[in-house]
Amino acid sequence: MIEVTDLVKVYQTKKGEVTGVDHVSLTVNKGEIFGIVGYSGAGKSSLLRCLNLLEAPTSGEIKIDGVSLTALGKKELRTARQKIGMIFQHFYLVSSKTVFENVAFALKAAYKSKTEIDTRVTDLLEMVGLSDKRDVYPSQLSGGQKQRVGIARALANNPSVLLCDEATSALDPSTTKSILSLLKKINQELGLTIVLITHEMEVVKEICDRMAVMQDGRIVEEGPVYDLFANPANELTKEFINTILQFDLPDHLLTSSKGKIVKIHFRGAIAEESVISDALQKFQVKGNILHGKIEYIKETPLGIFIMELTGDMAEVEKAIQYITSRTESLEVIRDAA
Ligand SMILES: Nc1ncnc2c1ncn2[C@@H]1O[C@H](COP(=O)(O)OP(=O)(O)OP(=O)(O)O)[C@@H](O)[C@H]1O
Repeated sequence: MIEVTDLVKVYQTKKGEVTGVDHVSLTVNKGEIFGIVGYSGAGKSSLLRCLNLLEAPTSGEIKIDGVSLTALGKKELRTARQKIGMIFQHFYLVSSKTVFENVAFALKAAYKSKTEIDTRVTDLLEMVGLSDKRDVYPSQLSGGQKQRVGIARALANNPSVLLCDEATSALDPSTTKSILSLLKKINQELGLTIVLITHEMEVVKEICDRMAVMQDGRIVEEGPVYDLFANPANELTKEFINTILQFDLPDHLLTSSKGKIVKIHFRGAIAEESVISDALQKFQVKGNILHGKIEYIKETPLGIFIMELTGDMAEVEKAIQYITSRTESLEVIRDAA
C-alpha cells in the first residue's frame, strides 16, 4: 500500500522555482493497478520519481507498506528501495551486458549468491517469456522484448510495488497490448501493486483499477476507472476520456436538430436499454438514436448511446430526468431549444 500525504516537489532553476508536484495526497491500495494521466508537464514523472525517492520531495510524506520513506536514513532507504521496482519508457538496459546479466545486476547489488542469482534469473526470464534470449545482448532485442527484460530486472528483488514510467509509450499498439497483459499477469499472480503514468487512455482502460488525472502538479480528479469513464466531473478528465469515447457526429445532424441531443452511459451491455424505450412511452417525446456503442473498461461493458430527443420541452426534461435517474450518466451535448 502506498500513502502519499501533502507531497510537494519544487525545483530550483536559474529562472526561479518550478513546482512539479503541488500538495498531492493519494492512496494506492495493495494489489491495485493505479494509473496517473496528464499532459506533458503535469507533474506525473515528478510524482512517480518522488515515490521511490529518486527525487527528494520538498515536503510531505510517502509511506510504502506502512514505512515512511521520507523518514529513513541512507542505508535503510537502500533496503526499502528494493521493495520498489521501476520500469521506464526507454528501458535503460546496459548494452554491454546480456539479458541474463542485465537481470542479475539487481540481484548482485543485493549481495545474493551465484546459485540464488542463477535460479532467480532463470525463473524471471521464464515469467516474462524470454528464456531463449538469456545470452543475447539488448541490441538484438525488439522494443517489447527489451521492456520484458526491464520488467524481469524490476521484479528481481521481489518488490511489493512496481512503478511504470510511460512503459509502453515507445511501443507499437500490439506490443503495448502484450506488455499490458504481462503487467496484468504479474499483478494477479504476485499481488504486486502497480502505479503507472501514461498519456494514453487505452492503457488505463485496459488494465487500471483506479486512476488520477493531474494538471499543474495537482490531482484534479481521482476514482475508479469505470466511474471516471462513465461520469467524469472535471473538464480535463472529459478531454482524456473523449480520446476513447468521442463520436464525431456529422455537423448537419447537430445543427439541424430541433430538440436536445443527449449522450447516455449505462452499465452493462443491454440491461438498461429498456429505460430508454420506457421513457419514450411514458412521456410525449420522440427519440432518434444517432449512435450506439459498447466499450469494455477493464472487461466491464459500458454502453454509450447518443440520441436526439424532440417534442414538448417540458416532456423532454421529464424524460431526461427519468433516464438520468436510471442510468450511469446523461449529458446534454446539444440543446437547440
Ligand atoms: N529536474 C527538473 N528541473 C526543473 N524543473 C523540472 C525538472 N523536472 C521536471 N520539472 C518541471 O516540473 C514540471 C512537471 O514536470 P514532469 O516531468 O513531472 O511532468 P510530466 O507530467 O511527467 O511531463 P512529461 O510527460 O513531459 O515528462 C514541469 O514544469 C517541468 O518543467
